[in-house]
Amino acid sequence: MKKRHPLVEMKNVSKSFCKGSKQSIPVLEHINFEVYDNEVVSLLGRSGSGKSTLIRMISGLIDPDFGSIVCNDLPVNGPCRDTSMVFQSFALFPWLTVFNNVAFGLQAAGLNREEIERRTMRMIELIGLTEYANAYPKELSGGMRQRVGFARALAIEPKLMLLDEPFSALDVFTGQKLRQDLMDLWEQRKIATRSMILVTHSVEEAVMLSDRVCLLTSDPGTITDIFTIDIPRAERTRDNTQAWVNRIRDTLNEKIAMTA
Ligand SMILES: Nc1ncnc2c1ncn2[C@@H]1O[C@H](COP(=O)(O)OP(=O)(O)OP(=O)(O)O)[C@@H](O)[C@H]1O
Repeated sequence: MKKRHPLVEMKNVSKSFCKGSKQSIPVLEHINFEVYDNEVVSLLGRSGSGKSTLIRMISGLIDPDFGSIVCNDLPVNGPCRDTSMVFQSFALFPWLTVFNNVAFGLQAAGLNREEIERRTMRMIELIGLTEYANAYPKELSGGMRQRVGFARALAIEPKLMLLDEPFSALDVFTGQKLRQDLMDLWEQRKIATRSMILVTHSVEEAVMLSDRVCLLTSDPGTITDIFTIDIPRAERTRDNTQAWVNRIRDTLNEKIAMTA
């Protein structure tokens, strides 16, 4: 069988941070991790296990101390044009309208005005915000603000989306609707994104959305377990995924107890 080619590949990546004084604390150690085309991979682990650090390194926002990261066949050495990130806190520019928030990355990329307008309006429409294009973030609900966060990230047509707990600040129903809308856009190929990495604390969310779920343990963070969810995404229900949720939760609890 032909070996699959990864969209992202981390090889032997380690990262430490200086805490308080000058002491350097290892946060991630010996991370070997691949994400392939057309897959959603979730990262689960207790607070502080290094999940956000791991995806920030893939985005090029921070550098690893050791090891290599390749994205879409290019080494990641600084902000990577093939990736886009969505944050839990939305991270919108409050002084810009929805249109200008979504257009931001396209303007930074130096596209011409017509192209910026066309791509921005298409994305605003896809994400369901056409009526709010001229509104400011403070005029929007949390769910709508996060839609702007997604539209801004998607507008630059990233091959890989890095999602840092994007639904956790939303109420259950709003989060569910946004998750479903995102997965519909992705599965119907209405967006250019090929793969996604999702950081989450919700085992249920990870199991419902992902092809693979990776567990990270802490101090320092390493990937200890990878679960391949073998139920087709469209057929997943609360009932038929419960066994996976229980298995992953039990493993996570075991690992946390071992390192506590
Ligand atoms: N820029 C930084 N400087 C110093 N320490 C940092 C920095 N960024 C992260 N850390 C530390 O690295 C560790 C891992 O942080 P990270 O945010 O990656 O964990 P996480 O698993 O995403 O946590 P959470 O689930 O709470 O978001 C934490 O101890 C954090 O304090």
